[in-house]
Amino acid sequence: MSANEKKLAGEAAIRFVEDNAIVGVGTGSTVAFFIDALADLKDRIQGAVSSSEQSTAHLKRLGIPVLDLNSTGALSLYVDGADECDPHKRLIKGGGAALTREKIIAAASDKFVCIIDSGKRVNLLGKFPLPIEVIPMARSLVGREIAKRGGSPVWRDGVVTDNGNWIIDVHGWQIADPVGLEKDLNQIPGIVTVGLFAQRAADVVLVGDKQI
Ligand SMILES: O=C(CO)[C@H](O)[C@H](O)COP(=O)(O)O
Repeated sequence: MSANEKKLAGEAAIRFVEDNAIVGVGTGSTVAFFIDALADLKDRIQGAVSSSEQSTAHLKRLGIPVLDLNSTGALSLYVDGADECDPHKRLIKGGGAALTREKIIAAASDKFVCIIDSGKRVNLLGKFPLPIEVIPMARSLVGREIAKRGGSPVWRDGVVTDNGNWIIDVHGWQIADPVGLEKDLNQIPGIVTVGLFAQRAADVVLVGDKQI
């Protein structure tokens, strides 16, 4: 059921792709369905900006040109999955450790279309542990700062991001004020990216093929 909804969502997002576009592409199993569907349109688009080595490999394998965000300018569309989505289209992302490049591309895009299955919908963010990308030497400092704020930090041991950094997953937060928490955590030295997409939430959410 969930895999089918992911496929439906990935394919439904194709309707937002305009001719000649450069499409921002996220990371994950739902996005993989989008990339497969995007390949059918590859002659109608200029290419994609990718949020991870994983998506880059997939895009290239299907013959979709991968472009550098520094040379494309702003993008009209970004399509990505999420780990949780609240009724205000605010998200937790980073389950696939690609949150930093995902947040950069989301910020560079006019429209963020988020593709999820129904299991990702929540009223309050935080049941899914919040991923935070950190500079390796700051892991303990960041962990202590998180503990002061009532969270339980767990190092995702063995995972190195595409940027050479580490991931801390924060358990035990019920995130009533996602914008405030995102701003607060962004002030802690050593944090590269917080997996809360609240200041820049999604514009459109597709749950399977249904837009909410
Ligand atoms: O944020 C992400 C990667 O960093 C993904 O979008 C998120 O983990 C959802 O993945 P999936 O579509 O495989 O459920």
